[in-house]
Amino acid sequence: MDSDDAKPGRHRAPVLQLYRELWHQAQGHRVALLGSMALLIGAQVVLLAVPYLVGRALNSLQARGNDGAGEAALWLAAVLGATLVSWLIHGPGRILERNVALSVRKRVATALTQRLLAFPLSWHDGNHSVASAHRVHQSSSSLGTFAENQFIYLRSVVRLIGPIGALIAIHPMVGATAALGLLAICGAVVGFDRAIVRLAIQTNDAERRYTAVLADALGNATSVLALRQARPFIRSLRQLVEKVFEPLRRMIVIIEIKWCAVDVASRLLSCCLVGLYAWLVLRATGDGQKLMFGNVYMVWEYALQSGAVVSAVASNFQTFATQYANYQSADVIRDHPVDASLSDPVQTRSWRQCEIRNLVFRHAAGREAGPTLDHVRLTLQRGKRYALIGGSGSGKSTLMRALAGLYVAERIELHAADDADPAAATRAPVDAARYLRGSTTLIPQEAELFEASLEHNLAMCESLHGQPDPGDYHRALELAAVKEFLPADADPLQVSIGEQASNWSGGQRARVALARGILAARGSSLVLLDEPTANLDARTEAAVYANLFAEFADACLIASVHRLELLRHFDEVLVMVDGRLVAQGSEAVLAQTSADYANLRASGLRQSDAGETEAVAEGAA
Ligand SMILES: Nc1ncnc2c1ncn2[C@@H]1O[C@H](COP(=O)(O)OP(=O)(O)OP(=O)(O)O)[C@@H](O)[C@H]1O
Repeated sequence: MDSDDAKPGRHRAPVLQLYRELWHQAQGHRVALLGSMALLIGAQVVLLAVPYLVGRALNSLQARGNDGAGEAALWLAAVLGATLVSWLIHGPGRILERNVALSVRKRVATALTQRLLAFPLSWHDGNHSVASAHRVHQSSSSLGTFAENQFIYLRSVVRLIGPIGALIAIHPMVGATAALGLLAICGAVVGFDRAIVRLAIQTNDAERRYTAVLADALGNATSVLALRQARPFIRSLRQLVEKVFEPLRRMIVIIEIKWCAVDVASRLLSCCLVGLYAWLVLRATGDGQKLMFGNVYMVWEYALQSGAVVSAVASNFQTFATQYANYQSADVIRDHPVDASLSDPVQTRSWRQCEIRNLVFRHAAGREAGPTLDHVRLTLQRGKRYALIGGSGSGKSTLMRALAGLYVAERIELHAADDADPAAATRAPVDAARYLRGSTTLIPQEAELFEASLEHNLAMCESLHGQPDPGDYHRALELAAVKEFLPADADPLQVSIGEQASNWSGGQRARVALARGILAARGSSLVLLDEPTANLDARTEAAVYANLFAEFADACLIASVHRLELLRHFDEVLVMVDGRLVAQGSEAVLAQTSADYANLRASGLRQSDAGETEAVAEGAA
């Protein structure tokens, strides 16, 4: 984790900020960065001699006529030599520069991704994933592009300073006038660019919203087509495109005005410099013969170069403006604090009994009515199986996430004793979340699979002890009843999974996700199952639970359950109503004593028909 990402002075001039970031992110490649800059500057300095060399050739011809032809030829040969030398320096400089740019881009993208994946789940709840991905891409590619375009910017700097130096050498008054003129034009450019940065930031924000909605439309193609959502989506996308165009249109006008102003001013400056030089020489000598054509050419050429530089500077500043706006787009990620203790690698914990009291959690965009988890209290024991039941929205998933340490509770008292900490201490919310992360695995409700082979999907997880052993893949597939639908005649691990596993049924997807979850849950004291079997038929669901009970016999297992017949296979039932845990006990006891349980039995749980009940009994056997 790169803690230096939180830095002061973020709102300095774009160019300074970009150089500061480049230096910061080029750590480990700074010698190469400086080396490339030195080579690129060197190449441009050599080229500065060209107008001088051509001017000397012209002066030789003017002063000595035919006799000066040999000398003039030598000066012109030097022009070719200077061009060749410049390329010999420029080439290696560019190669070095582009390699540094690649490293910078990789470093920025990696640091931002690390930060994103270290944020608690509640941050992700409030930020669209595609918008965040857009920020990472935009920020890393803008600094990468800035790094690999140094040759353009350095050329501008050399061509800005060099011609002024040359003009001062030719005539101090001409040089001073050029410097003042260029300074005034650059000042105007900076003024225009302030407005451009503001509009570029607005464009970026609007573009991100557009990309997020487009990703929603394409990522949910089934609903979009089935529910005839295409036209509403197109309507809202059109409105969002308009939001992108609004600032863009204003930016286009400002840019055109800027180019017009810069071009007219720089041409005026070039003409004035030539006129000034001629006037100064004629005034001093009063002799038209003393006005050497070569020197006039040098003034004209260096003045032209200055004019071109002003245009280049204007263009560079505009690029800096948008690059800076793009780089800044990830400030939302950089500025959000990462709780270092949460992002450190977790220390594996192994407890036998864990007691949780006064667990309070509230979603950021939470309900007005009160906390999502309201003073939850529960005692968990290794080797026991708990069924978590409750109506829709009662807080089961939220409780699971808090128990997995993915949500940091507003308040919690956690008592657990383990070998490393036998004195069962009470822990503050962040410490409790860390502790829970070190002992718990949550197998989530959504079967989030990746577009890759089955093997890749199984490998993309870690248990508390590290990467799963590929030798365990087949067993996990068997436990989750995946083997049943895999092709028997080919290597099942090489079966491909499409985007969002859309080439598989909901139940198949859930079973593959469960197999991966089994691999990740190895060695956990607490295994949380958030309805991973909801899409399975009664028989398969019961069989899968029987497998899980056997596999995690020594762990504490909590499963969110919707099928009534399954409850008797659990040691205890936890009943949630409106964010509160209102009852805990065996199914038999709760059936006698708990009105909330009776209500849920009547309305909130799935009552299987006779065939299904039989299937559950068979599956569990
Ligand atoms: N990211 C979120 N931001 C704001 N509120 C949320 C968020 N996630 C859930 N909630 C709210 O928290 C409450 C509990 O939701 P939760 O998903 O934990 O319920 P659940 O019991 O698992 O429901 P279900 O059985 O329907 O999956 C609900 O009122 C829900 O609207």
